[in-house]
Amino acid sequence: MELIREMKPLFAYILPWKRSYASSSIVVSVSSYFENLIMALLLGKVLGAVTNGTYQAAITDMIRYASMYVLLLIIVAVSNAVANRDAERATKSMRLKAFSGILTSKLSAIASKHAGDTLVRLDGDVNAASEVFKKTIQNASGLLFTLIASIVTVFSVSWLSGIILTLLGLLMLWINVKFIAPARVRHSIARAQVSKSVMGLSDLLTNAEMLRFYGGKSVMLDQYEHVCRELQSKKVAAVRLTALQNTLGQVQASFVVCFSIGIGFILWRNEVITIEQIPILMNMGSMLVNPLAGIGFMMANMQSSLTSGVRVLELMDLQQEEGVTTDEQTVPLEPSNAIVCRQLSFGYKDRKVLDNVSFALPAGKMLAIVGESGSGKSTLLKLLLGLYEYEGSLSLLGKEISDTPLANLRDKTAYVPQDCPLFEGTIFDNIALGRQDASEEDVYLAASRAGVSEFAEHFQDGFQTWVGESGVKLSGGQRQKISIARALLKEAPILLFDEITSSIDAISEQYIQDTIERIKGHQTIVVVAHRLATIKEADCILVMDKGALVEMGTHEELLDKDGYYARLKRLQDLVIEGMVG
Ligand SMILES: Nc1ncnc2c1ncn2[C@@H]1O[C@H](COP(=O)(O)OP(=O)(O)OP(=O)(O)O)[C@@H](O)[C@H]1O
Repeated sequence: MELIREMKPLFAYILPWKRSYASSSIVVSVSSYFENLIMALLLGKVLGAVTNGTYQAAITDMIRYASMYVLLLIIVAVSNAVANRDAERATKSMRLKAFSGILTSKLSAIASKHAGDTLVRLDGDVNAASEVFKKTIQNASGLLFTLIASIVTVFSVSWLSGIILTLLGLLMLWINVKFIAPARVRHSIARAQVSKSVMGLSDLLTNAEMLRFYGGKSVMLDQYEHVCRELQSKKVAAVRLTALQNTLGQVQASFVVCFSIGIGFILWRNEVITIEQIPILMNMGSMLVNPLAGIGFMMANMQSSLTSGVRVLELMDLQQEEGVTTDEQTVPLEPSNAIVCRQLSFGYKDRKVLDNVSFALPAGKMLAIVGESGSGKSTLLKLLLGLYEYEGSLSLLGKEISDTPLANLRDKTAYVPQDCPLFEGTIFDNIALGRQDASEEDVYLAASRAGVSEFAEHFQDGFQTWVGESGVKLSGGQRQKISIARALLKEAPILLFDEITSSIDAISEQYIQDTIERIKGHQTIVVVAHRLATIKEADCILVMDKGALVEMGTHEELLDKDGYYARLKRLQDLVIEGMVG
């Protein structure tokens, strides 16, 4: 019962093709009964012919049975193809559901998962779980049919042999059921260890360059070796149990054949059955005992699929973002007040990162946020993007962010994060991602405004240059410019830039400053910056320190104040002078 309850969510994926899948699965599963029956009848005819000397009749029967057997094989082959096609369709739906679950999950939920573990669940676990459609359901329906048909056949031959063989089957079922719980535990441990090994591998690949540089190769190798050793031992433990069970299954099957022949022989000697019925008793005896034994065997084998199924379902159950679907009621956003923040506080788990921050920014103005590392600048941008829940009030274009559907918020904002993520594809594709309905001209214009054209045009393939995985084939500054172009292309009323010029040379930086200057007045801009020289023209500068807003004003006002900002500015000037000097 527990097993059926656990499998229920997985069954949902085969439901759209239930008719063709169920009918073809039943044909496949019952075929083994008929294959055995035809063989048993054939053998019985041969034995009868040998005993009675009726060779001519036996040959005719053999041809008839052989033809039936070939026809059965063709039907099974076609049904198998249909059942497997439906099983693959269900697997694809399951994979897509898990993938879209990740895409729409809360970022905090996905951030708590390691990419390696997610990959294993999406690939290996989906494949292992799909065995439920490929084998388990067919096996289960086959076992049930074979069991009923065999009971009827064996009892019709001799009720005494029926009772003996049924009792033997029940004994074997009891033995095989013992394997279920340990199989579950071992498969679950082994799958978790597979995740750990891929997590190690993904860390190794992501940090390959840095590890070589710092000589951390051997440390990582040791760690990875340890993970692989653990994986090996956990897998061996799971496989050892399966091997033991398989061997036991083979011994049981052979024993049942010998046992049935023995009973058949005794019954024939006592003239309870004819000699032609001995093969029927032998084959059908196996078909009666083995399904009973096989129920326990199948349930133990299913544990691997179920363990993976649970891991896939966990992925699908990640906490989802709300308000991201287009059919949700959208809240009209007013462009009058771009951002208003009142007594805003926020913390990741228990650690407070923003404390009682208040400010307001009219539409079309530029706001800069400065402060030491870890003072909460990027976090403030993330709250403006609706990524986390907060205390106090934070409104964007006149609407409280926590009450605004995410789809609406995302429509109105363009964001360039610090790490400027790019996707495997061309430079053009990476910019075009900013707006689905953008024309080629729009893309080239955004590229030119962000300074992408100046380097892309020097590449052999121009804008069709492949950027590599995460943009590895580009410099940090080039990646930043492409990310800026993508944000500009979106033409959102509010632009959120997090340290967008940190890797850009002075000339390009000035170029982007000029672009921002031109945008000002049309779009509201929020920039997080470390280099104060880049934000002199901001309409308002927020100075953050340990999550608190310590100063606010224009560049000149803050210098006149001679406080935190002015000290920061003098310090930066000294550093620059020192470098120049
Ligand atoms: N996802 C997260 N989970 C937990 N803590 C976080 C998370 N992101 C940031 N923090 C913590 O919140 C604090 C503020 O981080 P934030 O990234 O906002 O700082 P910042 O001012 O932008 O720093 P920097 O200038 O270095 O980018 C830091 O102490 C950081 O460790």
